[in-house]
Amino acid sequence: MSHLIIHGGSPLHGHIVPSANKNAVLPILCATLLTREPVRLRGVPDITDVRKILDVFRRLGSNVAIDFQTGVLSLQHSETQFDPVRDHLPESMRSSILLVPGLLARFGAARIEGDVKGCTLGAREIDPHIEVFERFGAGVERTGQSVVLRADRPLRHNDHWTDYASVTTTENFVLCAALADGVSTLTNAAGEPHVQEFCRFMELLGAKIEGIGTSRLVVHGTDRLGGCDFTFTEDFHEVVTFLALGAITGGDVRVKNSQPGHFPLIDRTFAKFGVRVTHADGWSRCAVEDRLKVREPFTPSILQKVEAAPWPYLPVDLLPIFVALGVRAEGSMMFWNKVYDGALGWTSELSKFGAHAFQSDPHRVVTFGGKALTPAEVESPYIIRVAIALLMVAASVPGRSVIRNAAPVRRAHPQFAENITRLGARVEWMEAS
Ligand SMILES: CC(=O)N[C@H]1[C@@H](OP(=O)(O)OP(=O)(O)OC[C@H]2O[C@@H](n3ccc(=O)[nH]c3=O)[C@H](O)[C@@H]2O)O[C@H](CO)[C@@H](O)[C@@H]1O
Ligand SMILES: C=C(OP(=O)(O)O)C(=O)O
Repeated sequence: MSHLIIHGGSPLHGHIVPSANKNAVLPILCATLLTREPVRLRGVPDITDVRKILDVFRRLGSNVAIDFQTGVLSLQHSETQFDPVRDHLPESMRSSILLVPGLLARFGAARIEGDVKGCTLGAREIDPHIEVFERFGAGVERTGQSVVLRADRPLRHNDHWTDYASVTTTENFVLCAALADGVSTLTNAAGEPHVQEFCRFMELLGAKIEGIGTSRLVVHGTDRLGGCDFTFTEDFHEVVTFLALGAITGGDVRVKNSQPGHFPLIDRTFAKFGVRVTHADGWSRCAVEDRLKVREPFTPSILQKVEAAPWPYLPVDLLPIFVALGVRAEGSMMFWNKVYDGALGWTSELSKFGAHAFQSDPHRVVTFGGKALTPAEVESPYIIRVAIALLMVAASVPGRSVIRNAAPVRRAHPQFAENITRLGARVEWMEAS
């Protein structure tokens, strides 16, 4: 078990260059299986999920050369072999399911393990994925804890309208459609920044995609995809995390951000807590106006709220970061997770700091912020951004706090403790049995 120990109370100052977004890097790594040509990726983060996928590629015989110091990865899948009985895909990460289209296209078979759920956020069904694979002509068979998929001929183009805008289902649809035998359309497609980045990569490989970032994608299937050289952009989750760490500790952190066009709603969300975010010359910065304080709504007698849902709403993975601001900001704030039914149980841990958060139902929690807090030892669930949110609260409280089971941070944020140490935090990892 890995715990984070933090001596809070120091304002964080300085500037920082975020890493790439895990949720863009992983689908892109999985997409490389679709081509036999060399691919070079730049800005690849040293995170555990990336290492797990690269280990699978090595086991399958792919050519993998990674230098995590420079972030340059050279990959080639020309000698790759896959056996659905022998070869297992990595568990405890959602992105495993994105290896299926490449395996189907290259080897006519794929296999999904029982646990492709990733963070414990509530129900994370695979039904929409299975439906996509079947619509492209794959046969699906459940065997014990695994699902084996087979496709004896090239995938069949189709038009599909999903129940809801799912990130990885959209990516799986594009992966299947790229090598299918005609034009495929997806309605109710997801358009998160990482989905857009993934689609741009697919275009570089030679896929033809219309409607990137919108709710309707049209993909023109092609016979073969080529190689490319691709550089990742900054992770908006990290941009928000570092800005929020600056704000909650009363410091001043500047974060490189070349995509401020994705931020208007994020900026307005910060403003609800009295935090002003500005963007200039490729950098973002936040300043607390007077003090952290919930902005009262114009309409009398209603709660101020933060709603998270599929893009272009505020992304659900950012909600815990704002909950942390909520317990520090004077006033009451309602947080509404419209996606997951099990993502808010952790908020009861906040009471260990002396904070007051009330979960009114599986999707909503209200913070009554601005109370005097004390350091605490808290337990993180297996949810990356919750470990970070607990750390944020701890960073704002003078004294020694412990975030137990913080290892999920390593799934998405390389060098996290080192990065915030450079900003002035006193933080370290502690390994325990
Ligand atoms: C590897 C990766 O990219 N993971 C991200 C991806 O997971 P993932 O692609 O698994 O998330 P989905 O978009 O499929 O949504 C997850 C679950 O939420 C529920 N649901 C979702 C949307 C909706 O309108 N209605 C609904 O009920 C479903 O139970 C679904 O299974 O997107 C999630 C939602 O942004 C993020 O939390 C994850 O970090
Ligand atoms: C929930 C997340 O990841 P995963 O879908 O891989 O669990 C996340 O990145 O916050």
